[in-house]
Amino acid sequence: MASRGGGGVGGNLSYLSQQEAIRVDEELMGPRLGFSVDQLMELAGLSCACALAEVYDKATHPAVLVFCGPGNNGGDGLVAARHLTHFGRDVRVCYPKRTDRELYKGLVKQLESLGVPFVEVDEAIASLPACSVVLDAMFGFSFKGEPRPPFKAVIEELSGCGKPIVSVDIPSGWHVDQEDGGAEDLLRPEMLISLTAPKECARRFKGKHHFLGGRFVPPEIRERFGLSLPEFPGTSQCVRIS
Ligand SMILES: NC(=O)C1=CN([C@@H]2O[C@H](COP(=O)(O)OP(=O)(O)OC[C@H]3O[C@@H](n4cnc5c(N)ncnc54)[C@H](O)[C@@H]3O)[C@@H](O)[C@H]2O)[C@H](O)CC1
Ligand SMILES: [K+]
Repeated sequence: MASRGGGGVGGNLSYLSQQEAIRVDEELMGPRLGFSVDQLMELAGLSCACALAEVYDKATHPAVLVFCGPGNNGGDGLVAARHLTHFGRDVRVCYPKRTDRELYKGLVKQLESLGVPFVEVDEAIASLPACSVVLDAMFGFSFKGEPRPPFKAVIEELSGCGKPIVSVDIPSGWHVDQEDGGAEDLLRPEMLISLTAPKECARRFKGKHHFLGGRFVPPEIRERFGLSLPEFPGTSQCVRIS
């Protein structure tokens, strides 16, 4: 059962531990509910693109630099990069540890066909002054330990870059379950988009904008995990938590 307290929704917001987040994922893609990872990733990435676009408008924030990690958090970033391109943003992607799976190869191909540049880490870091907002899709709820290269250097560079950072699901490098952060909280995103439900570490998020995305959770999952979450308005893919 997810823990509650603090945050929005009358102070009764639910937070998932790392193990609970993994179980929710398994249930969604299990035989009872029948989702595929492609479907969930598409909706998760779309919700991130929508949330970013809602907070950072095109006129003031035209250029988006997306950092993608090796797992599904990185996949969400690739999907978000595609939707942001369709929303008219000037997108660049840094994806240094590519996943050798058809789903990911397809997502890369889709971006290449739209003319989205893929850049190496050094080039991405050098281009930070010219970008308006950074999308952090390096690590999500499966992150453990300390960030390994090349992501360690990326997180260090981003922590002092002065650009608004939008984190997908978890601020990369933060430990998912720790309520009280330590020295590992290098990244200080201005915006966090929690997917499905916030994770425990989101309790210590102090940025300006906390959104919920991933509008695919059926009532069965909400009930089983005791999730108290804000309702998505109308047809929106995201909702502000705080
Ligand atoms: N149900 C949902 O809400 C959905 C969320 N999605 C997104 O998926 C991620 C979780 O994805 P997963 O592949 O399980 O894990 P990560 O992306 O967090 O990364 C795993 C990846 O990273 C490597 N790794 C782990 N620790 C380290 C480290 N210290 N240094 C370097 N590399 C590390 C590990 O080896 C793996 O390769 C969730 O947060 C959402 O963003 C789905 O898209 C849809 C369903
Ligand atoms: K992230």
